[in-house]
Amino acid sequence: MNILEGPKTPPIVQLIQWIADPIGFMESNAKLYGDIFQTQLGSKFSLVLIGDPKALQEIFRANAKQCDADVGIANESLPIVVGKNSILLTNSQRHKRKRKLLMPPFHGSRMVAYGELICHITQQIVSQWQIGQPFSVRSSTQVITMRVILQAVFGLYEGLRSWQLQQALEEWLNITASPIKSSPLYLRFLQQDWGAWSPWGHFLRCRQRVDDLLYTEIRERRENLDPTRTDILTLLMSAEDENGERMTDEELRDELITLLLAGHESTATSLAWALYWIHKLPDVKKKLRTELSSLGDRPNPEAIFRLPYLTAVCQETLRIYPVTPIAYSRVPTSSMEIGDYQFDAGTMLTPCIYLTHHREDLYPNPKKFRPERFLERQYSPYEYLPFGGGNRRCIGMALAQYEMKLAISTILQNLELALPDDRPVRPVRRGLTIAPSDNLRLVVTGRRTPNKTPAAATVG
Ligand code: HEM
Repeated sequence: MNILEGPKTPPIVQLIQWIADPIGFMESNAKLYGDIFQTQLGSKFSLVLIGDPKALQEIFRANAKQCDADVGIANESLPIVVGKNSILLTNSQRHKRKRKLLMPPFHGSRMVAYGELICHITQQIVSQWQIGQPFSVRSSTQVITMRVILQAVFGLYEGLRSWQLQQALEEWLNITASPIKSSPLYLRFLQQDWGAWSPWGHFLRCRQRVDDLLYTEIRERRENLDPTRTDILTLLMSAEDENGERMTDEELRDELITLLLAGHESTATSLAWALYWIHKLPDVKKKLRTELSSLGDRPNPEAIFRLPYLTAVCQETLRIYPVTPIAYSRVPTSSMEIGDYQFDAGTMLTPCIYLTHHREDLYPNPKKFRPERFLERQYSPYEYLPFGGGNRRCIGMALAQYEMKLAISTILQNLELALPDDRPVRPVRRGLTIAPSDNLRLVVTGRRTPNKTPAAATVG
């Protein structure tokens, strides 16, 4: 058996490096210690980072009895935001029940219902971008993904409730995205409600506002349940587990917030990265345009979704900077042998998506954005895993892929965009994700024939 190695620097130094420069931390340690190594992030978190596909296969194939999941560092703050019923915080049988209830509305075959909605929302938003005025790409993609979640997931279309909820959610999410404003989430002694102006008081009032709006919506929908609606909330309201039990209002609230948090920022960030690469590399944009024009006028969302080069561009976007560099930690319940290593029960085995996606043996010249690599060969789910794997694989995968492809195609069909300058855009940490640095801007240089996207349609 091999002895597990890892950095010997003090835990606090490792934690600071992990927070300040996650990519540098992962890469420098992988160079020294290989594709499986031990880290000590502060006094509490001892993660084994794994970038070896064979080991990942064993971990993802282990069942929930052998290996349970753990959200690690986020464990302390998550329940305060998503609520104790969230799928993110459940394990074993409860987690299995949750997935059974939550998965069907996110199945790939259901995405057809949301295709035209996504194109329509994107078209509405890009029509507001002004020619000649550079705009922040990530803030703009966030507006798109927030509206998609509110409409496709919450079933809230234009109207007062939708507008109020959007405002309340944005204010609340701004707290969780800011390291200073969100400090009470991590430092318990700061959890003091000294009124609306104190950080904790502000957080609690924002949460209350979101909850009031959500519970009112859930109550009204239950009173007038409309089985013809196709939004995810309606489907979840009528879903039953194997004992014929439905979700309570509190469970529904917690899952809606979970879906919003898990789906909104991650998809916005991926879309922002994709737009960056497409406008950074003229050859990529040219190939995409040629492929899109092969579909003719008013292409159907399903046909757009199946385009091979567009698919490869999205895959390469999520390979080079996977939005979450690591998946959930998997924690063996008894000692477990993986390859040449023996791990004790309780070890936090953490799939390292970033290091796996940057293996030279799988992805030659890994720092180069080259979508063609996905057209030239197929990767196994242990070699390419932007959405994680096994029994915890991302529930929103199909929706996120659909959204990325349809938003990109709508933008390319409606606008001419360019990067306003050559300043380097760096990958930086934003909460649990790796996002493009704030200087990523685009500018509209012209409009194209606007009527080439699919006709507007509403779901519901
Ligand atoms: C490009 C966008 C996205 C990326 C890269 C992404 C990535 C991930 C990853 C890496 C995990 C952990 C999987 C594991 O540990 O094996 C995850 C879990 C999850 N994601 Fe996503 N995600 C995205 C979009 C979404 C969307 C749109 C939704 C829903 C609206 C969503 C809902 C979830 C949920 C509920 C889980 C927890 C699953 C469980 O605990 O069983 N995600 N996602």
